[in-house]
Amino acid sequence: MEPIHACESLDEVRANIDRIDAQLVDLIAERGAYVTQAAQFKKSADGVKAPARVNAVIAKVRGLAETSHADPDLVEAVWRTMIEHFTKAEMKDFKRR
Ligand SMILES: O=C(O)C(=O)C[C@]1(C(=O)O)C=C[C@@H](O)C=C1
Repeated sequence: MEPIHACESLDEVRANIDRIDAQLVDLIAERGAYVTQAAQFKKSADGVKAPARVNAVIAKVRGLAETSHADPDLVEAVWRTMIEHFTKAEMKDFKRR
């Protein structure tokens, strides 16, 4: 994590929030592009859902959140939303094959 800069105005706070939001959106797009590739290697609907992998990812990001002093419950909720969305997209691709 970047060192947190003490801002001198609300505009400066919001400029930092906007910068971070842009990075997050970019990273979500990058993650999504790799998830799209994952679908190509899967051979069944159960493989697409990969519940053991989902549990492992959630455990991993909760641990990362604790290390970074982020709220693990918030991080888990964000990842579950993201993974649910990506799983649905993968399933659509899988069924089209
Ligand atoms: O790791 C995989 O197998 C993926 O397809 C990626 C991913 C994820 O977004 O992390 C997406 C769908 C699966 O439910 C499990 C995990």
